Order: sequence, then C-alpha cells, then structure tokens
Amino acid sequence: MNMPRSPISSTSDNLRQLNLKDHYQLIRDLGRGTYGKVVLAKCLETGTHVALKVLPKSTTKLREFQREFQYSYFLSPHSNIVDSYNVAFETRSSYVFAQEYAPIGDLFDAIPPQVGMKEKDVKSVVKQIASALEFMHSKQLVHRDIKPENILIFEDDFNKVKLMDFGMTRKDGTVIRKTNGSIPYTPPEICEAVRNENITVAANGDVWAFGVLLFCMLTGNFPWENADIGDVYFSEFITWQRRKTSKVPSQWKRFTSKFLRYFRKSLDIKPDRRCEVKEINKYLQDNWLLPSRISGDSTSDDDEEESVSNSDQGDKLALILQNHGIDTKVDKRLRDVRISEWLLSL
Ligand SMILES: Nc1ncnc2c1ncn2[C@@H]1O[C@H](COP(=O)(O)OP(=O)(O)OP(=O)(O)O)[C@@H](O)[C@H]1O
Repeated sequence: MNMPRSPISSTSDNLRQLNLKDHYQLIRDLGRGTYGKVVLAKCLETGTHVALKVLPKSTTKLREFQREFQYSYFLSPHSNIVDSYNVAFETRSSYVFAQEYAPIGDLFDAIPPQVGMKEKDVKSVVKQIASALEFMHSKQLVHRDIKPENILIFEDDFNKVKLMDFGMTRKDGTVIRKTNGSIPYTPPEICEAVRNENITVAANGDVWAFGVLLFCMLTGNFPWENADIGDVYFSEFITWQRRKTSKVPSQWKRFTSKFLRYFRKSLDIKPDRRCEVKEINKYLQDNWLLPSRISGDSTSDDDEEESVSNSDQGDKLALILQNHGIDTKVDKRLRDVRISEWLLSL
C-alpha cells in the first residue's frame, strides 16, 4: 500500500499536530455528515489520493475520535470494509484520519428514487455488506448506523462495495444514553426510548437496519418515516408481521412471499426474535420481487400471502403514467385515488 510514512503515521493515542496543507493538496469535499466532513486530498509525499475524515474539535471529543479511528483501522482487513490507513493527526481545529477513496461515491446516490435498484445489483450489495456485518458481529461490534450513505461503491457493477463510518460503533452489550433522533433505519426499541434514556447496544439493531436498507434498495422508498406505532406505515407492517392480519401492506406486495418471510424474520418488533445477518444468505438464490407488474404477470410461484390486488394495479398504472411523463410522485395512499380519478376523466 503506497501510503505516507512518518511524520504523519501515528497512533491516535499520541496525535501529531500538523498543518493540513503542508502535507496534502485538498481537492474537493466528498461529503458532509452530522459529525464532520470528508475531503478528497492528494498526499504530497506519495501522490496518493485519500479521503480525509475531518472532525472539528469544537464538536468532537478526542476520545470519540480515537474510538472511530481505532475501530475503522481494526476492521479494515475485511474486504468489504473501507480501508483506513494508519494515519491520524490533529490540526489546530480538527482531528483527521485517512481512508481509501471511493471514486464512485456512496450507495444513496445509486438508488433511483421511487424505483429502486435492479434485484441482481441489490443481491450483490447485500451479500457483501452482510459479510462485513457478520465480521463485525463476530468481533462483538455493532455498527449502529447502517444506511446507504455509509456504503461506498468501488465498481460500477456493484461487485465491490464497502461498509464505512464507524463513528457510532460500540461493543455489543454496552449501555449508552440515547442522544440521536430517529431516522427510518432506527429500530423500534431505540425509537421508543426517550432522550438520555439508557439503551443497550445489540447486534439485532443492525439486523433491523439491514432489513430497512433492503427495502429501500429494492423500492427506492422508505418503508416508514419512523419505526413508531404512531407511523401508519409502520403500524400496518407490524400488524401483518405479528400475524394479526394476512393482508400484506400495499408497499410490501411487490415482494415474493418467500422474501416476505425474510422481512418477517429480520424486522421483528421483538429484538431477541430477529434472525441474524447471515440469514439473508439463504435467500440469495430466490426471486425477491414479483415478476414485472407492467407485463401483467402478477402471480407468484409460492404466494401464500394475499396476492397482488388493487394497489398493485395502482403501482402498475403509476409506472405506465410515469412512462408517459405524468407525475405520480404523490403520497402512496393518495396515489391510487389520483390514478383512478385520472382514468375516470379520460
Ligand atoms: N472514503 C470515501 N470515499 C468517497 N466518499 C466518501 C468517503 N468517506 C465518506 N465519503 C462521503 O462523505 C459522506 C459523509 O461521510 P461519513 O459518513 O464518514 O461522515 P459522518 O459525519 O460520520 O456522517 P453521518 O452523518 O452518517 O454520521 C458519505 O456519505 C460519503 O458520501
């Protein structure tokens, strides 16, 4: 690996103070997150391009920086975890560490909104990220921030993707205080905790987020805004998940019943009943999405659940309308009504 040696190389216990521009040519910002920014830079000593994660001292404690850098470095040997170099230092205002640069960017930008990725590509991503997560879990580490923004793409065909951002990673079983708000990937047991309440870090939280990630990749939508019973989409899903009804919620009807079984196991409201990450490997040979709804082929080989119905017809129509340049990007519940009204007006 062609990386700079001392004086930049350092253990983060003993950070060297540097002036960034004496050692790197800063090229452009690659992204900004809640905690800092990531900058593409060229190392002046070696000519290597690196991604520098820059965390402002004003909002980051040295201990937090050290933890993120050390987890990133420790996990680097896995082929689906982004390489962190043994380069950590401080400037006057920030803590900085260096990672390999991903030229294609993150997965978020690769998911076509409202449409989703090709099933084949999703399977390729999922297999690799499951492997990275299994590796972390085998080391008793929980990522705690699984989302498309934290998956980097290294090849156009998705044959090389890597997990990154270990800023929230903690040891399994650690008791921490809830400080962040909820996002669609947050598991229900964390959503329901109030600010500053103690929560126990557990690998099954990653399993939940991984399930939500799968839904997002396959559909280009979030399944819900919050895994909170007050969220109607979540509540509908959980009613089905707990077998209180056999009626599959409308946005889940695009999946084969076999794959719905995976969602039922990974998105269990009870954390202890969730499957492990490796469970997904049992489904890689199956069809996940029902055959193209445009072609009118709505039958599933093993569809034990309620089969495709009115709202799938709505999806089919929505796709036809979109192909004709008609905007159907409205609330999913309103969409079917809008389409029916439009058809009646013809
Ligand atoms: N090695 C890299 N190569 C290319 N782009 C990167 C790299 N690292 C990060 N990025 C981009 O920068 C963004 C923010 O990075 P990162 O998630 O590490 O920051 P963060 O402050 O921890 O964000 P978050 O709000 O998710 O915690 C990523 O979503 C990605 O688009």
